[in-house]
Amino acid sequence: MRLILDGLAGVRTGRTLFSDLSLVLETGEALLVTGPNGSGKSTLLRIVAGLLAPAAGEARLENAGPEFPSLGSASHFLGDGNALKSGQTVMQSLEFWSRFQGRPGLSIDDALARVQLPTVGELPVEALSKGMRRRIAIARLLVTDLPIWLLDEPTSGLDTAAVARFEELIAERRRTGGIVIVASHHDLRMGSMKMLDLDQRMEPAGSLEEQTT
Ligand SMILES: Nc1ncnc2c1ncn2[C@@H]1O[C@H](COP(=O)(O)OP(=O)(O)OP(=O)(O)O)[C@@H](O)[C@H]1O
Repeated sequence: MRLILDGLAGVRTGRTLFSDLSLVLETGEALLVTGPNGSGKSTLLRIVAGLLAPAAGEARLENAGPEFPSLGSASHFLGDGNALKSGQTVMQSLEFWSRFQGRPGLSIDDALARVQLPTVGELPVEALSKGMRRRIAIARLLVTDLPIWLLDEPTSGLDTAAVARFEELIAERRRTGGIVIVASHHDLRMGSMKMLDLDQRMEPAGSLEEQTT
């Protein structure tokens, strides 16, 4: 499987945030996107997820097999909201996402155990703390088996132990045939990863480098 960004440009309200962005991520690879507030990290992730149209170029998936006819069909997007509906219990919310996205992954009980919240299933989502809601959003990644994770500030609100567990989940997704793109201001230990600094993208080319943490 290969995720390709090919000459991608992102424009918001007439302002070009990045342009001529090309890179390839193979199965198992990860990309960390950095840059100051407003540099276009979320915009890039939304374009890759198919939620926003690029101003130029395209994001596409190759060699993913017939089960994933498009990049969007293979992608799980974790945005800055948690996509948890008020008035629903944690269980109802995870059941909805598991059904809606198809391709069931872990059971809800197992997913809640992986984010160390095994007993909150019957609680309404608004009864959870900010960090707990983020952990439920991470559980949402687990109840559906999609190979590409697009994560916007995924560790926002997480305590140190939860960040470490999430880093392990990312590593697992990569080991089991996934590709992960993370936009973050924070250092995440993801082992070998590609780096993209959108601040430097305002200069011509050459800002993509590889690093190991
Ligand atoms: N829904 C929107 N409509 C119009 N402009 C938007 C919208 N969302 C973001 N923008 C603009 O696009 C630019 C890039 O925003 P984006 O959210 O992609 O940046 P970011 O790098 O993710 O920022 P942050 O670090 O603050 O999350 C900003 O100038 C922002 O004002």
